[in-house]
Amino acid sequence: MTRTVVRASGLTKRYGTFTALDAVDLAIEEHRIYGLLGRNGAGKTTIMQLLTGQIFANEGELEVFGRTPAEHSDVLRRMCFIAEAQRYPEDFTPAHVFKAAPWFFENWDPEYAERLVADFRLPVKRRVKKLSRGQLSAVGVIVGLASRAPLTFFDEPYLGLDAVARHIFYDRLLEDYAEHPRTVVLSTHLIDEVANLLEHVILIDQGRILLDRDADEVRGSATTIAGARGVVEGFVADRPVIGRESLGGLASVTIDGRLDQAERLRAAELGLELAPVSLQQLIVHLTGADLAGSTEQEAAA
Ligand SMILES: Nc1ncnc2c1ncn2[C@@H]1O[C@H](COP(=O)(O)OP(=O)(O)OP(=O)(O)O)[C@@H](O)[C@H]1O
Repeated sequence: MTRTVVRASGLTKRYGTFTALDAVDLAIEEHRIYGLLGRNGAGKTTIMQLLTGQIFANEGELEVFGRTPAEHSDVLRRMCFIAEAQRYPEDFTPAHVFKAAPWFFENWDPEYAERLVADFRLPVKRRVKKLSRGQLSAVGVIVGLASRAPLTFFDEPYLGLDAVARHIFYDRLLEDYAEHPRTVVLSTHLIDEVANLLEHVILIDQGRILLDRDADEVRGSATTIAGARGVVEGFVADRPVIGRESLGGLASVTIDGRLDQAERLRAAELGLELAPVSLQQLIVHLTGADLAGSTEQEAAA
């Protein structure tokens, strides 16, 4: 039976008069990899800070491993939060960080951490303040992986990591997750890169959840139909349109949902082109309504 490790209802966080998180309901199940996605300022970091007991909600209920996180140190010990710009004491070296890690994380695996150090070519004796941005991110990523915390949060952990290092991170995460199942919540803007890693997608926009769905269901859940404007518009009439772009007599319209075989055949007969929508495209469509609108206006101008 799957256990729910996080349960939130009506979770609201305000900063003065600004509502950063607006009555969010959330259930996170164990042993899955979640993508927490959304545009800048959507509220991703705020959710992670609430769940890890770093800040308090103004309203709503929150349980992590069945308890209120901030009031129970045993709950906090089962979580690892890797922030975008992780801070360490200035005269610490990565070696110091890894030596201290078992105090905070009971599942810490020092041999695994050493292997990761080699993978990321991290100079462990160099002071943290002398490390490059990517090397500093690597320290966080290594802590996040080798801590094997039952609930691990990575908040845009790739800052400064080059493409090779990011792929090492994705590979190691998948490998180690298969051997040591745990719950991972990953916030990222590099959606295409992580699309195949995610098992569940939570999309947040302006403090509200827009989408909370199994990643397999999300993948290919939208279709883009392109061709002569009038024909496309006729074909999509009465369908849920989530994005629309047009240029001269041509249009490309994205609808929520798949087409069955008969509909595909009919589209082909009409000379329309169909394309599945990637997770990244779907998210741009769902959270970038202004973007789609401006494309149309520009084209019309
Ligand atoms: N301490 C604070 N005081 C006032 N406003 C804040 C504070 N912390 C966050 N906010 C605001 O709350 C909103 C949500 O911020 P949050 O950091 O959760 O966004 P995010 O989705 O993580 O964004 P990004 O992708 O840019 O990191 C933003 O508009 C931000 O400006």
